Amino acid sequence: MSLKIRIGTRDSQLAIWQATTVQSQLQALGFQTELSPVKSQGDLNLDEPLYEMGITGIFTKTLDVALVKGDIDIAVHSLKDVPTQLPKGMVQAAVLERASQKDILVYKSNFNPDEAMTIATGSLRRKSQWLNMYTQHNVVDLRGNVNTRLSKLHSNKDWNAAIFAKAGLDRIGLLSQLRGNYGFEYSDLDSFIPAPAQGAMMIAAMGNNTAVLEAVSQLNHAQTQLCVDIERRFLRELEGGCTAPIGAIAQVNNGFLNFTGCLLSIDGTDRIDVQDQIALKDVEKDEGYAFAKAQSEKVFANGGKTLMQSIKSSLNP
Ligand SMILES: NCc1[nH]cc(CCC(=O)O)c1CC(=O)O
Repeated sequence: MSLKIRIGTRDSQLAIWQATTVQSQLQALGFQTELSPVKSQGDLNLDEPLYEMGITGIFTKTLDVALVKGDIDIAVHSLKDVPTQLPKGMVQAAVLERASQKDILVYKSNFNPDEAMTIATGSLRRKSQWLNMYTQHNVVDLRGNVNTRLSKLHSNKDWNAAIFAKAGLDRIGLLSQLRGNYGFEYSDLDSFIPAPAQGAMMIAAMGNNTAVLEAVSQLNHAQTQLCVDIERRFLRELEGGCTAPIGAIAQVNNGFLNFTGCLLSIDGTDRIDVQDQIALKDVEKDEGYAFAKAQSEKVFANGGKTLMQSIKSSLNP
């Protein structure tokens, strides 16, 4: 009997693009597949409460529940949205080759960084890095899927710019339409440190589903996996389950892995940066865990312990 892999997807344009991309890659390898749209949880009827199953991610919750219940075989996620602790029994079955890891500034024609501007973003990491550079600017909250955020920026007269992941806009074909459809401009934020695993997609599956794991592992991109595992390990060591403005990027070049990480206060006034390099042959032995941990320890030693404590108490007073 041939294997048919049921791929769960949420209904945003980005989620559908990501699931369809994985579907065609699996089909190219000869596997039968089926896309299975998963709606909001509604009537769950679970034996265990969500938190006891370790299901915590806002973006990933719906698909994780479907996976645990066996309604789907795999879930495709933007890895940066996946909590560093996966739910019970679930594994990272594959990481696809990374697209751009960059953040971009999408701005209107009246944008002038030397004046008091209003920048929209829902991300603590983006807010703090922006305020660190432009102390006189005002950062306002902006949420929703990529399409929603673009149209909110378009319609809100008081907002001058917003920050997006380049990969997200590119995947759904909006990057090339920013000028034409909205009259926006954009530029790469090269000095920004991206979210851990930004630009990488991952496939989640249940650890006991061996046939599916074996099939999906063929899509794994080893070098991306090494880099994002290091970034996420750094994140996990630092945040300890709480959200904080943390950036990390690992990149391979000429036999070396270069790492940059940061932790900021929410208002952007305090900032701790770490940077390091290690030979690939030395980092691959333990999948980069010791290296990632060493980076987080440097942050802690440079004032990160105190900073994390004040971030925690300001977010949960
Ligand atoms: N949190 C939302 C989210 N999750 C993944 C992406 C885009 C793809 C990626 O960054 O991997 C985005 C949009 C954004 O941050 O602007």
